[in-house]
Amino acid sequence: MQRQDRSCAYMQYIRRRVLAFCDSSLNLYFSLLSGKSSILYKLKLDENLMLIPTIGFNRENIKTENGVSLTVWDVGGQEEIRNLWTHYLQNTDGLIYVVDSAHRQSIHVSARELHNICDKEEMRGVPLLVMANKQDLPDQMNEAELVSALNLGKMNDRKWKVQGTSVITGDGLSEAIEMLASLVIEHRAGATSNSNAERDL
Ligand SMILES: Nc1nc2c(ncn2[C@@H]2O[C@H](COP(=O)(O)OP(=O)(O)OP(=O)(O)O)[C@@H](O)[C@H]2O)c(=O)[nH]1
Ligand SMILES: [Mg+2]
Repeated sequence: MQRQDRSCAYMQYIRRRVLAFCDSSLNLYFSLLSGKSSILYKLKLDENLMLIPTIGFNRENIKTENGVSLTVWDVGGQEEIRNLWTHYLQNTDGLIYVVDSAHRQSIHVSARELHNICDKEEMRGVPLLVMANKQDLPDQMNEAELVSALNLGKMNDRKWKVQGTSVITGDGLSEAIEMLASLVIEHRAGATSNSNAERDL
């Protein structure tokens, strides 16, 4: 297959699969709402919506500027429903993990939840994009600080990237989603060439 045909095939493949959108909000009382749904609807509608905390999930199709269609699952982050996250992980092609970069006191919880998700068998090797959201707020953690705080250096079984974002200014959002789409395409390409190599042996 020609390179371009192969890339189109991967895009179609992504269309059929899902991306999970998770975060690590501690719980409602502390208002540790990282902005998952706000990001999803900013990307989908280019609007800053006033949203209530998500009970259950939102599912939307979005198209990147480079024409890749993605189905995004945005799963509520409240503590009581966080154990339902595992039900959304099957068939995930990419994980977007949204953190509230201005909430330093909860970052250790974010790190623990992120590693819990990534340690699941069905998430093995799945590319990860961390959105360091709320970059517009004062005293926010930058990308380098988050790499360290989330212990990403230890995550050597997958490709990952961190991108600063803000729903208020719109900064970083389309870059982040393009980045993830590329990671997913690369991951699928690697998986296919590995299985071809195994077949050749
Ligand atoms: N300053 C600032 N506020 C944001 C940003 N993104 C989201 N918010 C606000 O953060 C709050 C929570 O946003 P949501 O999108 O509902 O958060 P969520 O992660 O979906 O929350 P759950 O559904 O409860 O898990 C809202 O008041 C948003 O307006 C951002 O980039 N900057
Ligand atoms: Mg939500």
